[in-house]
Amino acid sequence: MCSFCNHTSTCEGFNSLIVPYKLAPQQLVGVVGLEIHAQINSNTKLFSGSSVRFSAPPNSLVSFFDASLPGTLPVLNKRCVEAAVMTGLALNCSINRKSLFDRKHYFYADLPSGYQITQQRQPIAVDGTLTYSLLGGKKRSQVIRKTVNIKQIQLEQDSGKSLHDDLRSQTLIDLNRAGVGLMELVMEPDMSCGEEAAAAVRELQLILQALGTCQGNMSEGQMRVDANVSVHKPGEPLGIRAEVKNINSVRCLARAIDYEIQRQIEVLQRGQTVQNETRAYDSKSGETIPMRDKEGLQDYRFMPEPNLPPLIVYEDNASLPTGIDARQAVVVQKIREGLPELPGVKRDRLVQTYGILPEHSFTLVNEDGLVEYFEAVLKVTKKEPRKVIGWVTNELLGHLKEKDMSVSHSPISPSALAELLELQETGHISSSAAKQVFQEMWRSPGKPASQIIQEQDLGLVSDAARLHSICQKVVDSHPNEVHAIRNGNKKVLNKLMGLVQKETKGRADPVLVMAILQEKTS
Ligand SMILES: Nc1ncnc2c1ncn2[C@@H]1O[C@H](COP(=O)(O)OP(=O)(O)OP(=O)(O)O)[C@@H](O)[C@H]1O
Ligand SMILES: [Mg+2]
Ligand SMILES: [Mg+2]
Repeated sequence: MCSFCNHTSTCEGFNSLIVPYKLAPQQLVGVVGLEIHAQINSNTKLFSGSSVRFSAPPNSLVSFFDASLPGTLPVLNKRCVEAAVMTGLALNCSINRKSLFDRKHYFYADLPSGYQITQQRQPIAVDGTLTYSLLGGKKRSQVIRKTVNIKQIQLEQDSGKSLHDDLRSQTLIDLNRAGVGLMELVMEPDMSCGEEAAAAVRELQLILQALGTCQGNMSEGQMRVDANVSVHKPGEPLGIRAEVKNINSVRCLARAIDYEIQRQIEVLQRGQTVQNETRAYDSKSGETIPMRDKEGLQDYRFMPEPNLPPLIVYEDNASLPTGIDARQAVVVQKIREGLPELPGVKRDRLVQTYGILPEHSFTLVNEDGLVEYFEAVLKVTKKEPRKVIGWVTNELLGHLKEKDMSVSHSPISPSALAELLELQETGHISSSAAKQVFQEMWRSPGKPASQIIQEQDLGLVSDAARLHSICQKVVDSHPNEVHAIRNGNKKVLNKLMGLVQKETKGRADPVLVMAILQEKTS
C-alpha cells in the first residue's frame, strides 16, 4: 500500500498526487479538440448504389455490399469525393492529389464486415482552418474572431445502427446507415471552452449547409461531434484528454465541455488523475459519465484496403492525363470555381453594403432564407437598411420563432412588409401603428397594410388643434416632468411624448407632437 495515495502495489498514483499538489489549480484552463463526423449529402452511399434516406423502414436501403456479402466490391461514389474536396477548399485545406483508403477493424454488430473503410495514412484534405466568431463585450455586440486549425478531413463509411429493445432484451440491427459517406473532420486542440466549440461547430454547420455537402442537423445525427477535453496550465504540456460523445445539439456541446473542464479541474484539485476515457453526455443531468476506458488503447489493425486503388484528383483539366474521361475525373479547379458565398464573407458583405451592425449580420445568416428575405424587402422600399433590419430580425423573426416556423413559411411576404415600411417612411402611419398593422398582417395573410390602416383607422393623426389640446392636457397634469425639462433634462420630453401617443393609440404624428411639446415646455 502506498502511503501517499492508498494505491496498492506499484504506485502509479504517486505522480498523480504530487503533480496536482504543485499546481495552482485556479490557473488550470480547458483545452478542447473536436472530431466531427458529417454525413455527406449524396443520393447514394460511399461505395454502393443504395439510396441514402433518413427514417426509411429498417433494412430497406441495403445492398449486398452494405451487408458485406463475400465477393462484393466497393465502387467509389464521385459525388462523395467532390463533397469532401469542396469542404476541404472551403476550410482552406490542402487537397491531397493522391489519397488512400485503409481498413480499421472493430467488432460491432452494426459493422458486418468487421472493419470500416476510412483514410488513415493519407486523407483527402489536410492542414485547414476554420474561422468563427463570438460576440463579446458588455453588450455582446463586439465581434471576436478566432481560428481553429483543421488537421485533416477523411472520407469514411458510416456504420449501421443498433436498436436496443429492452423489453425483449434483444438488439436489432438496421443497416440503412451502413456505408453512408462520412467526412471526419479532425480539429487541433485549439479551443478552450464550450462557447468557443459551440461557435466553431455552428459556423461549420452554416458552411456545410451553404456548400450543400452536409445537412448538418445534429439531432438527426447528420453531424456528430465528439469533444476531446483536457485541462492544463498555460505553457505546460497538454493534459490527458477524455473524449465526450452522445452530444446532439450545439447547446449541449457547450454544456458538456464546460462540465467536463470543471470536472477535470476538480479531479486534479482532489489530487487524483484524469483518466484517458470515453465519456457520454447525459443531457438530462447535464453531466458526463464514463462509457469506456481508452487506456488499453484499442488495436484497430489498420491495413490498406486492397479493393480500392489510390484516390487521385486533378488540379485542372490541363493536368488530366490522356485517356482519362473529364466527366469521370474529380477536378479541383472546377470545384473551387463553383464555391458559393461562405457565411463569413456574407456577413462582412452585409455589414459593408447595408451599414448594419455585425450582430445583425449574424442573426440574418443564422436563419435559413433570412438574408434573401431582407434583401428582397430592400429592393422594394426606400427605407434605410438600418431601419429595415430591426423589423426583420425582431418583428418578423420573433413571430416566426414563436410559432417555430421557417422564413419560407412566413405569412408576410417581403413585398408586403416593404409596403408597410414604405407607408411608415412616407408619414402615413407612426411606428407604433406600424407595429399594430404588422400584427394584423400576421393574423390575416395576404391582407395589404393599406387596407388594414383604413379598416382600423390607424392613419397618422396630424390634426394640429387636436394634438395641441392633448399635449396641453399632458403638460398640465405632469408639472414635475415639465420642471425637469425646463431645467435642461430634455430626455423627459420622451416620457411626455409616450403619454401623448398613449392617448392617441400610437397614431399621433411624432414630429408634430415633439414640436408642440417643446413649445409648451420651453
Ligand atoms: N490533450 C488534448 N486535449 C484536448 N484535445 C486533444 C488533446 N490531444 C488531442 N486532442 C484532440 O483529440 C482528437 C484526436 O482525434 P483522432 O481522430 O486523431 O484520434 P482518436 O480520437 O484517438 O481516434 P478515433 O477517431 O478513433 O476517435 C483531435 O480532435 C485532437 O485535437
Ligand atoms: Mg476520437
Ligand atoms: Mg477520429
